[in-house]
Amino acid sequence: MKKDFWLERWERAETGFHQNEINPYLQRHWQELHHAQGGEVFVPLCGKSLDMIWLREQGCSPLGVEISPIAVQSFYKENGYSPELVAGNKFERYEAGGIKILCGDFFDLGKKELANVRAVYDRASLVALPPEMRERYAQHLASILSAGTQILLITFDYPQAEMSGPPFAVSIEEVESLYRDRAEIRLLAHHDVLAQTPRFKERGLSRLHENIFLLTLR
Ligand SMILES: C[S@@+](CC[C@H](N)C(=O)[O-])C[C@H]1O[C@@H](n2cnc3c(N)ncnc32)[C@H](O)[C@@H]1O
Repeated sequence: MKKDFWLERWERAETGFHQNEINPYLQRHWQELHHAQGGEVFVPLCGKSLDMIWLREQGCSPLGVEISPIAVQSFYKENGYSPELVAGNKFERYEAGGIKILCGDFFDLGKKELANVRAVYDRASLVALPPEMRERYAQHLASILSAGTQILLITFDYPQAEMSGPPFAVSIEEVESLYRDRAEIRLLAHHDVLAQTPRFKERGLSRLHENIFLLTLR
C-alpha cells in the first residue's frame, strides 16, 4: 500500500469508515479494561473518531496517532475545539479538550511517545492495512507498549475474495497468529453485522462479522 493512499482518501473525503455515533462495542466492553480507567488511552490510526470524545467523558486521556492532517484538523473543528499545535521532528502534536493527537506515521512512534499509556482502543486499524503490513503493525504496537497494557481490538471478517480492501478481512485465526506470542487473547464478542451494513451488502458480501477482542500484552 502506498504511503499516500490514506492521505488521498481524506483529500477526496472517502471516509465511509467514520462513524457518526459512538461505537457500541466500546461502550459495552470498556469497563473490562481495568487498567484503562482514568489513564492515558492510545488510539492508533484514529481518523476523526468520536470515540475519543466518549473516552474523554469517561475520565480517560485519549492519545491518537493519525497520518492525515485533514483528519486531525477535522476532528477538532467538528467538535468545536481550537487545538494547540506543537511542531516536532516526526509528529505535529495537537491538543485540546484533554485529547491529544500526534499527526504522523504510526510506524515512527517510539516508547517515549507512549510512556504513560495504560490501555489501547484499536478499531479499524488492522483492517486498514494489507496483509504484509499487519504483522509489522502488531510487532511495532507490542514493541512500544509496556507489558500488561490492555487492548480493546475491533476487527472485520468476511470472505476476502468477495471484495478488495480496505477494509481488509482479518479473521479470528489471524488475530491469534499475530498476537499469540505477544499477548493473552480473549474473544469478547462475535457479531454478524451484514444486515446493518448495507454499503458492504451492496458490494457483494455474503458474510460480515465484527469480532471484539481483549488483548493483554505479555
Ligand atoms: C479505516 S480508518 C479508521 C479510523 C478510526 N480508527 C475509526 O474508527 O474511525 C484508518 C485510518 O488510519 C490512518 N492511517 C493509515 N495508515 C496510517 C499510519 N501509518 N499512521 C497513522 N495513521 C494511519 C488513515 O488515515 C485512516 O484515518
